[in-house]
Amino acid sequence: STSFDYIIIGGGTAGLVLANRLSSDSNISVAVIEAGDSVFNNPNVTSVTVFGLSLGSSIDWSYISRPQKYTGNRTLTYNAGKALGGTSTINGMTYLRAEKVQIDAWEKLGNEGWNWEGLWPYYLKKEAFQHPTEVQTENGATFESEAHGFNGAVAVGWSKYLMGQNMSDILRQTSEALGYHANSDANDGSMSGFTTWPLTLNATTNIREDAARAYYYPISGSRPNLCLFLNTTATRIVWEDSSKDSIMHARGVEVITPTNSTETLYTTGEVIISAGSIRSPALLETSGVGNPAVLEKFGIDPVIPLLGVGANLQDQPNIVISYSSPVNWTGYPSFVTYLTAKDLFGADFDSISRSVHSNISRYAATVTADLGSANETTISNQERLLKLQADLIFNSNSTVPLAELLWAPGPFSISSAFWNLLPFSRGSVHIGASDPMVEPSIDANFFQLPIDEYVQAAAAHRLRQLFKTPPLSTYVTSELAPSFTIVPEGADYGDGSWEQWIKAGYSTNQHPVSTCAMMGKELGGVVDSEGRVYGSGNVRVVDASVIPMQVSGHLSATVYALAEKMAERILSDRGRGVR
Ligand SMILES: Cc1cc2nc3c(=O)[nH]c(=O)nc-3n(C[C@H](O)[C@H](O)[C@H](O)COP(=O)(O)OP(=O)(O)OC[C@H]3O[C@@H](n4cnc5c(N)ncnc54)[C@H](O)[C@@H]3O)c2cc1C
Repeated sequence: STSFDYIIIGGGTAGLVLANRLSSDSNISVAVIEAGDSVFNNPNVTSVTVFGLSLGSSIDWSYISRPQKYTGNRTLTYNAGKALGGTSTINGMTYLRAEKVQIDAWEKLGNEGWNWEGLWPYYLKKEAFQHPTEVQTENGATFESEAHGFNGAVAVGWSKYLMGQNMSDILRQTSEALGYHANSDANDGSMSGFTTWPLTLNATTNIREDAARAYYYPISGSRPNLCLFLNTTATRIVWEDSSKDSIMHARGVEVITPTNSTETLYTTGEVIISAGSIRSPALLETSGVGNPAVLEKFGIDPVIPLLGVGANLQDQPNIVISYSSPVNWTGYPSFVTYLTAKDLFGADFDSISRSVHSNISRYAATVTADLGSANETTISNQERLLKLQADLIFNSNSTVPLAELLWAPGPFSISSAFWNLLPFSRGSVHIGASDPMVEPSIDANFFQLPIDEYVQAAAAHRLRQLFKTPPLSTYVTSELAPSFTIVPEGADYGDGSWEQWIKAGYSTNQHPVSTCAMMGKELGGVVDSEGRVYGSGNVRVVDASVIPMQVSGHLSATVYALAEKMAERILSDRGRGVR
């Protein structure tokens, strides 16, 4: 059959959750369209020894961004999984959710029921937590049972190779010496401090847990109502000819098959786009949903004018500080120190906070101007969004982590990758051509606003303090990057040499969100709180692109939970006959 109740575009992290849950009812037919192949036996995917084996390979879309105008027109590589399982097949497996108030903020953007309490059952539902072994506990693995689910689909645990050599104690004691407390479980909605995080892996088989292993392979072959189209690329939604009530309905999805022919899969129910933060907005645009100013540039007739499509991109800049060490550190490090704005700015917190709040209108004006097309957003909408973010981070009781220091000891060196978790800069993802096979144009506008530089520099400054503090200081010899020649010893966050070094060397942290934001349409939202595209009757988006504001965790845990919650919603709509 080429007609289905649900067509899911993208068999990735979110898409496979939906595929599994929707097809659990044998009366519901589900098609999954995935551009990539199965990678069940790909050793670069299954291996849990080191991060990054698949990056740049054939299962990575490896997009190149637009030149970043605030950082010398550098272009950046955006990795994204092109495989059954999507980006969960290539990611770093870090399993860290979000700070409670960040999810609560989603509700303030017009999403009833989207708060920490509402998402919590789904964080637990999807998880199959595995207790650490004695050795892993000795090496620093800690957790709180109440924060975990034990019967879900996604295996979560610690690596068999979790770094020992007392590294967890060294980093914990050093963090504590500077006032950053030990956090026994950062997955309970309270993330700040030092912790040893678990990974999405099967600790028994020692294999990466990706979305396909968790949600697809266990049911493949046993559900004739679930049809998977691999190596098949969706190019556009096919719409019903006319609409009585100005609400557009999808009739199907046009695809390019593995033999390069163009065909259409039809639906009697819904189309769900789960193509990720970079491809989902592009798919809407090639289907005529988006800002008319963008669509018309490429000769696409607007079917649903929707100004927010692709317009609210938020991502994080990542760079590494490195020290030489006399020790050959071995194993998989999974240690992190999360710092709040107060941790970062110390005595300057009050003045920075005042400055951010008094500059919100200026930030909004810059963001709006950079988004280019006058109609894409309005200054007052941006002000409201940026103010909400500022209130979360820069209030004197805030526990929201603003910077992540991810420790990476290795052979004769100790490094830390670090990033501003919540930049105020905003960018976009739009189509770069009318041809859906041409890669989208990604522009995160990194360091659009000076506050983002200060946060990144303050994290660097705090890291240097940590490297100077015992016991960590006794295990390092000299600074390799950036080095005191490039950034003088003692330079504080306002020192221009930090800015120069950071802007010349940062990369994306690969956490793009919000390009099809779930929020009020008047704020620039693309989908409502049920994932439905505004102006459409039967098209939803469910993936990282709907996350309306960046979170301090890594994304996959939240994407899985979000997809679980949406799946339940979709099934309940079906039960009530809602189309
Ligand atoms: C290098 C890297 C490291 C990361 N590390 C971590 C980490 O350690 N921990 C963590 O929690 N998160 C991490 N993340 C982020 C996290 O993995 C992603 O945010 C999350 O997996 C995204 O899920 P998604 O469902 O939105 O998209 P995806 O999982 O990317 O799924 C989208 C799917 O759609 C398919 N697709 C796209 N376009 C089409 C089309 N037109 N037709 C058909 N199919 C299409 C893609 O091939 C893909 O399979 C990392 C991300 C990257 C890139």
